[in-house]
Amino acid sequence: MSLQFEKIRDTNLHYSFHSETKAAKPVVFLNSLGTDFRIWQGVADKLPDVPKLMMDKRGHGLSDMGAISIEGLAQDVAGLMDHLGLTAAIICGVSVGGLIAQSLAALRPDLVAGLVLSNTGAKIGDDATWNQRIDAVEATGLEPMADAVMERWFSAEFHKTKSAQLAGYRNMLTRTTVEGYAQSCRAIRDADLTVSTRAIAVPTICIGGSEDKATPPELVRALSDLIADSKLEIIQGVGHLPCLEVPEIIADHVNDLWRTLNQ
Ligand SMILES: O=C(O)CC1=CCC(=O)O1
Repeated sequence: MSLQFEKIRDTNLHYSFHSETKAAKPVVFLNSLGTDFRIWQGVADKLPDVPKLMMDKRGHGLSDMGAISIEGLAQDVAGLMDHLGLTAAIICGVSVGGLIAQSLAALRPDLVAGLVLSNTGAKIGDDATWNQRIDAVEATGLEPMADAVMERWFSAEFHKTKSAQLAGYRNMLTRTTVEGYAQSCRAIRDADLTVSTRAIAVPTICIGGSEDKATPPELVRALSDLIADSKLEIIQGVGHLPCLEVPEIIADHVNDLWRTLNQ
């Protein structure tokens, strides 16, 4: 994996693009709140033939900070895809990454051939909960809330059996900057994509986790109900980040859609 950087919309973005061929449609991976694009590595490793773009959204990973809104984050994706000459991709986003994917589909339909919407909704959470989280992170940082976040991210089984991984992903969360995290929470709080998402007409799969306490299965089902002909899969025994708990299942779904759209 090579580290690549590009200034898009006045903000330096960290990304990785790898492609053996110009002929196939690429897959673009968009990460969640408090994570960077390494959360997709286990999925990407299982897709050797697929051209893959992974990127740290602004305020996360090695990307710069800058004003954050869901539409702005979608414009960043569009800017980077334009820079790389990519069109008609499969956009695979988890959680806020799924909101960005839906926003990109509305903003630049030419860039979106299909969607994998993992553990997300057309609207995530409510104002009161996000305001509480923003106040808490700005007052005392991420460390005091990290264990509660891990409860939402991972299943009971993962907590019981994967203590080293749990500690590593906890580090990923707590090393996120307070500004990047808080601004992203504001962007999620302020986004309601219900109207534009109802118009999505590309092949879409919505994926949830039976133990996801951040975007529970009912929210993912409601998202799937909004999108005509979308598929729904609720994976049993996983939490909010199936790309980390069961990367092989996510890779299979991405691969199925990729093969269908490359026929
Ligand atoms: O931290 C959480 O609650 C999980 C989450 C919500 C939106 C997102 O991207 O991650």
